[in-house]
Amino acid sequence: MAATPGTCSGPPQARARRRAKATKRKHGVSSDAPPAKRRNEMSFLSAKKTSEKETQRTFKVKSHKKFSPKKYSVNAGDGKQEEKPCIKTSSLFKNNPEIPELDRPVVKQAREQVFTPEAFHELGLHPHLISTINTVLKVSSMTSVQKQSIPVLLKGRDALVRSQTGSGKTLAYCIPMVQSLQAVKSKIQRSDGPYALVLVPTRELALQSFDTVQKLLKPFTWIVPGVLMGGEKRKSEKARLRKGINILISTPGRLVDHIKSTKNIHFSRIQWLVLDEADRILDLGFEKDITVILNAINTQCHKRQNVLLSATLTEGVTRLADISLHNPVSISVLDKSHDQSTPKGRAGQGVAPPQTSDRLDSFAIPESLEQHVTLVPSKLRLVCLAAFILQKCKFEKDQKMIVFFSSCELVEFHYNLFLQTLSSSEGPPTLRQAPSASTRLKFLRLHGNMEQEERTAVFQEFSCSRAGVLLCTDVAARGLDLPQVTWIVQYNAPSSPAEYIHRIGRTARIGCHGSSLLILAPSEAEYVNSLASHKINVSEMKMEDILSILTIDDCFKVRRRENQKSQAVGPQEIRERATVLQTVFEDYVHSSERTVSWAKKALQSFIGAYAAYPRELKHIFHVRSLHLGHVAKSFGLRDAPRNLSVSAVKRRKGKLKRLDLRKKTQSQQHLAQVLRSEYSSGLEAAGAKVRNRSTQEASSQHPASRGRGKRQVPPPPRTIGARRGQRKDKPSQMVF
Ligand SMILES: Nc1ncnc2c1ncn2[C@@H]1O[C@H](COP(=O)(O)OP(=O)(O)OP(=O)(O)O)[C@@H](O)[C@H]1O
Repeated sequence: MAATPGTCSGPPQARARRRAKATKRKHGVSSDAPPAKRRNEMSFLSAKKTSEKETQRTFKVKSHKKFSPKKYSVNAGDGKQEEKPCIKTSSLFKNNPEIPELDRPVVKQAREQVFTPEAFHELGLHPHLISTINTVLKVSSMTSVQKQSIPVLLKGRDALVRSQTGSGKTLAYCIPMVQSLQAVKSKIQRSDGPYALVLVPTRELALQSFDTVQKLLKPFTWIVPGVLMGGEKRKSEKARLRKGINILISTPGRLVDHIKSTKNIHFSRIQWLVLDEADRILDLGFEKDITVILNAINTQCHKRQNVLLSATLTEGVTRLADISLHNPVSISVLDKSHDQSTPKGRAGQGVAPPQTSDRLDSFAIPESLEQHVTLVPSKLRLVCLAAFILQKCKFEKDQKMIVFFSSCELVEFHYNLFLQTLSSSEGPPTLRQAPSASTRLKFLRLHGNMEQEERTAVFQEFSCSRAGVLLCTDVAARGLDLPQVTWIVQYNAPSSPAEYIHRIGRTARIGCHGSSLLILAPSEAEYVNSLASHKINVSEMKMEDILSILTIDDCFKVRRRENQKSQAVGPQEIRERATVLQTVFEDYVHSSERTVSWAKKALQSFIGAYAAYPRELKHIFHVRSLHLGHVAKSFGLRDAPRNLSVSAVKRRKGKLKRLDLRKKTQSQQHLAQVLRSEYSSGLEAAGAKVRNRSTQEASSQHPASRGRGKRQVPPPPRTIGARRGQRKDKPSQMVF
């Protein structure tokens, strides 16, 4: 057992210290020292030194008793159990970088009016279509984008449509499409094949669009909709194509696959081509697939209507518009009176944000969406996220939250961790006995390496739930209409402002209220300016306010000896309770070699994703600014993994030099390739997919070994510096 300060004296104390040191060496516990410039304590928590020591001492003793078993039983690999001494949680609140004053420029966000007073029956639609819109979809008045788009499309024009997330773009193209197809003179036959083709970037979106089309077609039973999206057996899709699909909804990859391999697919009657979430289609590197599809359609049919829709209008979208639209009408709902990029005032000091020179790059955000940002040192990220989830989804009623991560591995790791520790009936004893345990936290996860069946089930379950937390990658960022989502949390910052807009756009849809929280490290504070330059306004939420929720629930209270009174109040109490929560996470992660390995893989995936931020954001998100020891804590690891060491760097050095030469040209392609793994046609490497497992199984399998995720790249080309032997005052950082 490690020496406990204050309980030993004289030679026994020295012996205990030596033993503690030896244990530290044995388990590779390294210095917790930060870079010299980061040594300041966080200001809000700077309690008096003496009382701090006192509490740490007491806490160590008690926490050891209550939360940290003396020995862990660890699977030694050959089936035998081996007992290993526990290493206690090191201080979460020491040596953190100072949290900077957020220099937050106040910008005037672009606004759009969601609803109009106009009703659908004013459009001259088929009466059955109007009654379906009113009774089945239960909508009566048009949104702004619908009011502007439907008449244009009914006239047969091509259109480039841009309006904010959750403003009803799907109906904006589906209604005129159904209106025109039901009116086709010689009634459409199923065997005619496709009259309309709708391309969407993800499978969930394909299902969602299919659902809307299917509802609108209720009175027009002779028109058959169908969806191709991968994840299903190619054979059964071929059979459905052979029978005939008149409105075909597909992901690009899957459609290209059928164009190449299915004889029964033809486009001679195509009258509509819709590219929904066009910018995402491009981001994912589907441009080549779109070209293949356009070529296939162009050779068989010459006159058709083309529609391109997106919530964000990027250069890529206009490029795609150039190749796919013919003399289009450009529809943008942006409220002109709000479209001014001049910053009005500033909440902090500092330089003015760069002006938006390109209107393509500014985005409209729903007025009912409140955006927040919080600056959290790496060590505290995990407890901060957990505290926020508890605050919103456990202590408040009917809250539905989506948490975005940058890779599949990160989603799997956090999903399993939270399921085992925060979900009350399965959590460790400390949390299981929580007085508030009656409110059970429901966790779900969604990412591109899950089997399609499970993805669909999760999507539907979360759609129908009144409350719960969905942990996901950007596979859920675009287009998904998940009702009543109240909070969006971005645990890993998105790689572009467009991505930011789409992620937060999963809440505050169609006039509803919603909020978002972006979690940044202190070194990433400048990202707020980057958002401001795109007219995105975020207000700060203080980390201590998030952590203070832990004082509500006594399951996080430090148990003391009966004769010891609790001195902790205010910030000190928050520190203690946050440490209790961190200890719960660390205990779980260190409870077996397998869980340690999960955490390490997740950490590696995080570093890989961090290294893959685009060049224009590298000055904010650079692997060099990561303190590995601190980041490791946010994965419940008590120490930076040793296998990410100097020797590994040396081994890779030769390889790296060669890679460096090709890196520039390949990096974009590689990123697109990696991103596409989330959105693949579903035909490749089925073996790499996550099996549909029960919760119990899920927690006992390796989450990180199941393929790749968004922005997750293979072990980072640059790796981590050796921790051992480093001087205490030297930062443990990336070595290049
Ligand atoms: N006129 C309307 N009145 C009320 N609700 C509507 C109306 N039109 C659409 N909706 C609903 O609004 C929600 C959002 O619509 P939709 O998914 O089409 O938005 P979107 O603009 O495509 O969003 P994103 O850009 O995120 O894909 C859906 O649940 C839809 O049923």
